[in-house]
Amino acid sequence: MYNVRKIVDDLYWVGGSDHRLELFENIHPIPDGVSYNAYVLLDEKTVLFDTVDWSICRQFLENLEHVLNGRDLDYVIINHMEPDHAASMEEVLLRYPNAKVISTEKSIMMMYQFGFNVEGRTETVAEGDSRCFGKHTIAFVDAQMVHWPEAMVSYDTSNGVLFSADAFGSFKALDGKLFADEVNFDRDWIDEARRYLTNIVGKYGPEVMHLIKKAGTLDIKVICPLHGPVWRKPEDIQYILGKYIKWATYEPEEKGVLIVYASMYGNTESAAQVLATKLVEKGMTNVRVYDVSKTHVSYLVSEAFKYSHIVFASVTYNLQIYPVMKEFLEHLAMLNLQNRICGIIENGSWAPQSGSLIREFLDDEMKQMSIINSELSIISSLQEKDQRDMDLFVDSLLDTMNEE
Ligand SMILES: Cc1cc2nc3c(=O)[nH]c(=O)nc-3n(C[C@H](O)[C@H](O)[C@H](O)COP(=O)(O)O)c2cc1C
Repeated sequence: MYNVRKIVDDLYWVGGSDHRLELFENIHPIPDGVSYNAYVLLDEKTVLFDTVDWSICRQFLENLEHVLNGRDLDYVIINHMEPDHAASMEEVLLRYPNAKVISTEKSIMMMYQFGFNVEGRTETVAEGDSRCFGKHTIAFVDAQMVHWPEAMVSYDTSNGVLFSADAFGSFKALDGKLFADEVNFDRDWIDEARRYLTNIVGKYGPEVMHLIKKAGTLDIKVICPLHGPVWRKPEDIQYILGKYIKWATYEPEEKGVLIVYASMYGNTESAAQVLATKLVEKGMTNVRVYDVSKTHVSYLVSEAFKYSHIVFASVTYNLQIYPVMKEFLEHLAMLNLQNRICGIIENGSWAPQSGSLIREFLDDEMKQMSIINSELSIISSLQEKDQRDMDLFVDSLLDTMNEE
C-alpha cells in the first residue's frame, strides 16, 4: 500500500522509514531506525528528487507510482550518489524508460562506477545551472563534501523549497510524522540529529558552513533533507540552522562536562563518579558520565560536540592509552572536533602512561584542545591522599567555566 504525504502544492514525499537496519553505514547503531526521503514534483514535467536505499525500494516504487497516477516520469534529479539514496535509481530507470537523469558530472561518473546503466540518459548540471519544468524552476548549488565530492542541493525558485541532500538530516524513523513541527524535535529528535551530523558530516564543518552561506542568499521556505523530518516553519528552520552552525564551527551547544572513563576493574570508574559528585556539589550539574567500553563511539562523538568540557579518564594498558579510549580520541580527531576544554585523569598500577599519552594526542592530533593545568594521576585506586589533587582538578575545571 502506498504511503505518501503532500509537502506543498505539486510536491509529495515518496520515501519511507526503516526499523530493520542495525548499523547505518555498517558502523552507527540506529535503534530508532532511519528514514530515506525522496520527493516528486508534478508540473508540466514530472520530476523525482533522489531515490532510496534498497531496503525500502518496494514501498518507494509503490509511492512513486501512486503520486504519478498514470503519468510518465520525465526527470530524476540525483543530489547525492551514496547508495542509501541512489541504490533504487536503476529500478526507477527500468520502470520509467523515458526518464532522464540530471546530476553533477562527478555524480554521473559514480553512476558508472556503481554499475548503473545510464548510457544516453544523463544531463550534467553544475552550480548556477537551472532547469524549468513548467511553473517550477530548479536551481542547482554545489554541496561538495557535504559529505561526498559529487553532492549538490537543488532549490525550487518558485516556492523556496530546498532539497538539501544529506544536510539537515537525522537518524530516526519518521513513523508518519513527516514535518519537524509534528514532533517535539528539541526533546525527541535533537540527539539523533546531532549524532547523525557529527558522525557522518562532522569532519566537513567548513564545507557545511560554505553551503550554509550560499543557502543564506536563497529565500528558503521549506527544507527537504534525505533523512529525517521536513522543515517548513521559519522558526524551525532558524532552530536547525542554529544547531548546524554550532556543529559545523565546532562550537559547544552547552556549558557542561562530559566525563568519559576507561576502566577494567572499576577504580577509574569510581574516580570518575567522585569527580562528577564534586562538580555537582560545586554547582555544575550539567555533567554526563560514560563508560567508553559500554557506549558506542558515535554517541560519545555526539556528546563531545554538545559539551564545552571533556574529561578523559583512562587506565594505562600495556604502557598505552586503553585501546577503546584511544579509538574514541581517534574518532574525535578524524571528525575534526576542536575548541574544547579538557581534563585528564590517568590510572596505572606500576608505570602510569595514559595521561601523558592523552595529552600528547590532544596537542599533536587535534586543534584548540586546551588542557586544564592540573592533572590527576591515580595509582591503582583513588585514595584519601588524592583528595587534594582531585579538589584542585575540580576547581581548575570550574575556573575555566567562567573564563569562556
Ligand atoms: C591488561 C592490563 C594491562 C595493564 N597495563 C598497565 C601498564 O602498562 N602500566 C600501568 O601502570 N598499569 C597497567 N595496568 C593497570 C591499570 O592501568 C589500572 O591501574 C588497573 O586496571 C586499575 O584500574 P581499573 O580498576 O580502573 O581498571 C594494566 C592492567 C591490566 C589489566
